[in-house]
Amino acid sequence: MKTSILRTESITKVYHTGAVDVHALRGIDLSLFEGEVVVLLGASGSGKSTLLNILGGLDRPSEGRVFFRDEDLTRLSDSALTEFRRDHVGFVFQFYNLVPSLTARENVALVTEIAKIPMSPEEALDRVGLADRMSHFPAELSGGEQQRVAIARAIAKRPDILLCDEPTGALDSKTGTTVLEALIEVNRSLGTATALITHNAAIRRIAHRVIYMTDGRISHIEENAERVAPSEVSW
Ligand SMILES: Nc1ncnc2c1ncn2[C@@H]1O[C@H](COP(=O)(O)OP(=O)(O)OP(=O)(O)O)[C@@H](O)[C@H]1O
Repeated sequence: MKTSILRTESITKVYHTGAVDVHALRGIDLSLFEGEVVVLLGASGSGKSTLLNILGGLDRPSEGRVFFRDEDLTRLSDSALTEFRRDHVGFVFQFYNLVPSLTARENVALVTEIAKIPMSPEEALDRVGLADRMSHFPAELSGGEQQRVAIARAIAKRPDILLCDEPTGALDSKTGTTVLEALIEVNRSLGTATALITHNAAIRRIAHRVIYMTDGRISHIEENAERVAPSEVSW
């Protein structure tokens, strides 16, 4: 029996901006299971980022509940939600958000200094294949390498959950593959449950499950009987 690490119950999200309300999520029931990789696919505006942000405690639903194991995140104070995020969630975004004046090692150390049970920056960078780039500044790294530094930073605190919003969105296919390989290797070796948003349908084949979103709802969920390695995916 699979164990949920995150679970949503009937969550909705309405943004009140200007004259119209935007119904970004219209009732989402979803589990993310321990150790799995899910890919979220859907048209622009279907609610993928909104869902990911709520799962990671960056935002709150308008209605419904979100559970991390048995803990109801929607009942937490803002500071407790921040603590949840800090202790349990790693984020990777399309743009790497590295500090340009710090080396790869120092960018990762920013996180390891405040984490409870971090791995060393060296170990985190080694896990994403950057053992020989630790002293490089972001400007001295390729896009794919910079994204892998961002992944090292996200995993260095040993999060239970890794949430990735279009991590390969700014990268060509070959470079994107190295980033996906790093994510899959982290999932395999550390068991980090991973959710990944992409616009590239081909990437869905690396996942255990694929969540299809349409207009704020999950339209269907697919299980991959056979997963493929990132090197077999191109776009
Ligand atoms: N902060 C916000 N304020 C108002 N509306 C928002 C906000 N964030 C998102 N929306 C709206 O909510 C809907 C869902 O947005 P969301 O970013 O979750 O979609 P998405 O599937 O991730 O899209 P994309 O693939 O383009 O990133 C969209 O209509 C969007 O315009």
